Parts: sequence; C-alpha cells; structure tokens
Amino acid sequence: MKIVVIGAGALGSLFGGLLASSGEEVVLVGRKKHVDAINARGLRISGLTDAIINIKASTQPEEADLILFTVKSYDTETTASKLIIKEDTTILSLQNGLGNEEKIAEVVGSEHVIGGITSHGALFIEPGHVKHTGIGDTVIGELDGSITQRVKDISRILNNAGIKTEVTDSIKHKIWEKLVVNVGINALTAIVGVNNGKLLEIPELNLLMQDAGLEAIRVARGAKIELEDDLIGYIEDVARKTAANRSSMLQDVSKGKRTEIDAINGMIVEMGTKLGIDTPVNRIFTLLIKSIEKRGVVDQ
Ligand SMILES: NC(=O)c1ccc[n+]([C@@H]2O[C@H](COP(=O)([O-])OP(=O)(O)OC[C@H]3O[C@@H](n4cnc5c(N)ncnc54)[C@H](O)[C@@H]3O)[C@@H](O)[C@H]2O)c1
Ligand SMILES: CC(C)(CO)[C@@H](O)C(=O)[O-]
Repeated sequence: MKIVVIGAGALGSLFGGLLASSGEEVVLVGRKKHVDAINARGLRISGLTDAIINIKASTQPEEADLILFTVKSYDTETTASKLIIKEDTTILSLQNGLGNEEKIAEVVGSEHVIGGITSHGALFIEPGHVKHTGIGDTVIGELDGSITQRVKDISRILNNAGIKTEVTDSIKHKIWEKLVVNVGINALTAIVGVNNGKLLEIPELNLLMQDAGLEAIRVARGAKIELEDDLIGYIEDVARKTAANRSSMLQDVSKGKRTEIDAINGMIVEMGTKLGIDTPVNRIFTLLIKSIEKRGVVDQ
C-alpha cells in the first residue's frame, strides 16, 4: 500500500515515520525546509520514539492508495483541492476539530474519506526533526458506521507500525468526544497560559472548563449526536493524563501562530446559533483567542 502523508508537520511526520519504519512505502508531503532536511539527513524522531528514518519527502502531492490528512483544520479546504486522487484512494483525516471530513468529502467525494482521531502527541522541533511527546489510542472508522475491509486493512497497517488503532462503527461520536475535550481544554489553557493540569487545580478554571464542555454537549444533543453521559469527567481524565502538557492551542499562541479555534470552540458557537442554543462561554473563548491571534506574542 502506497501511503502519502499530506501535511507532514508534527503528527504527520510521526505517523509517516513509524509507518515507513514498519516497511510501508511512505511519502511525506510538507513544507520545503522540512522536506529538504528529511531528504538530506533522514527524518529524526526523538522523545518516546528515538529513530532516524530514511523516508522520501516532497513538497508536491502524489497519487496514493492511502492519504493521511494531517494539516491544521484551517488548511483543510485548500489542501484537499490539491490532492491527486485515483479511483481507490482512501483519505484518513487525523485532525482535531469538527467539519474536516465533510470539507474533504465536498472536494473529492465522500466515498474516499474515512474519519479518525488520535491521542498521540507530536511536536515539531525543527526542519527534519519531530518529537514524540505522548502515546495514546487511535480510532478510525467509516463515516457511515460500516465496518469495511479498507478500515480493517488500514487498522492492521497502523497497528503493525506500533500505532495502537481500533476500528469503530461510530467515528462521528468519537470525533465529537475529542471535540468536547478540545473545547474544554485548548482555548482556556491558551487564554490563561497554563498547562492542562491547572484546569483541575484552579477551581475557577475548572468551572469554566465544565461550562464550555456542557455547552458543547448541549449543542451535540441539539444536533442529535448522543454522547457519553459523563463527558465532563472524560475531559478531566484527559487533563489529568496530560497535566504537564501545554495544549496545542497554547503552543500556537505562544509562537504567534494561527490556532484551530474556528474548528473547535468556534464550531460550537456556529452550530449553537443555527440550533438556537446559547453558547456564551464558547463565544467568549473564541473572541478572546481571535483577539490574541491578532495581538501577537507579548513578552511575559
Ligand atoms: N501534534 C499533535 O500532537 C496532534 C495530536 C492529535 C491531533 N492533532 C491534529 O492533527 C492536525 C495536525 O497537527 P500538527 O500538530 O501536526 O500540525 P503542524 O502544523 O505541525 O503540521 C501540519 C503541517 O502541514 C503543512 N501544510 C499545510 N498545508 C499544506 C499543503 N497544502 N501541503 C503540504 N503541507 C501543508 C503545514 O505547513 C504544517 O507543517 C491538527 O488538526 C491537530 O489538531 C495533532
Ligand atoms: C488532548 C489535548 C487537548 C492535550 O493537550 C490535545 O488534543 C491538544 O493539545 O490539542
């Protein structure tokens, strides 16, 4: 199976490197500096995985049997329009946020798209070098809930590469559950500038995390997405397991980079408005993060 990783930054390089190490034919498609460093010296993975991997990298998309789609959510539409698709190409999005699979499907056709979430952590260190910062589960599935040979084949390949992966018949629910976690953790930690664990230690932050999460759960129910009962407890579990982590959104604002706010808290506000459900906490989080994006980095 030829695998092309579109959006080979932190997560895509980690997954692509692990797959190449397991013997799969992999091409990383990313930005020029990263691509040139990889082609010159191999891909270095440090942290929980320690390896230098010979792997092909390019700045241009290529035809593939499987495309791992790992750009930030704000690049989804433009990147999907550049994909080279053949009849049996499968695209697996491993992105955070809501709406990515639908945006890709609008461009290439829904028959090519499957959904996925992962709790692995990866950090872009420098061109040619990513750090494996966390090990977690990966779940993939057909958007219609069917269990097909292709998802079973992709799961086998990922597991063979050491990426523990399960197939689910409810990937949309899993994407929503991950979304609720990101709704509760990402923006708040970025606004206040704290690691994830502070959301458990500081009572005021814990209340805000719960309020944001409860709004998302109400919007999900309004959209007929029945979620697990104790999702607030799930958010807290993730914050506890990643207590020392700086969330991806805190990392982004610390570097003066654009965030994925629109696909996370912004999506809750957008859907809540359409459904007539108030989402004041998510609205404030969204406005504050957008203000921080415009403000840029300040000296602490
Ligand atoms: N990093 C993690 O630990 C992690 C974990 C779970 C989920 N995710 C999700 O995975 C997605 C990617 O996250 P990341 O941390 O790897 O981001 P990243 O910014 O490190 O990687 C994305 C890369 O794609 C590149 N890119 C954008 N458009 C492109 C194009 N058209 N062609 C080629 N390259 C292009 C960007 O320049 C960037 O280098 C996000 O949705 C994120 O929320 C990340
Ligand atoms: C789970 C999570 C919030 C841990 O930091 C991660 O998805 C992130 O940082 O985006």
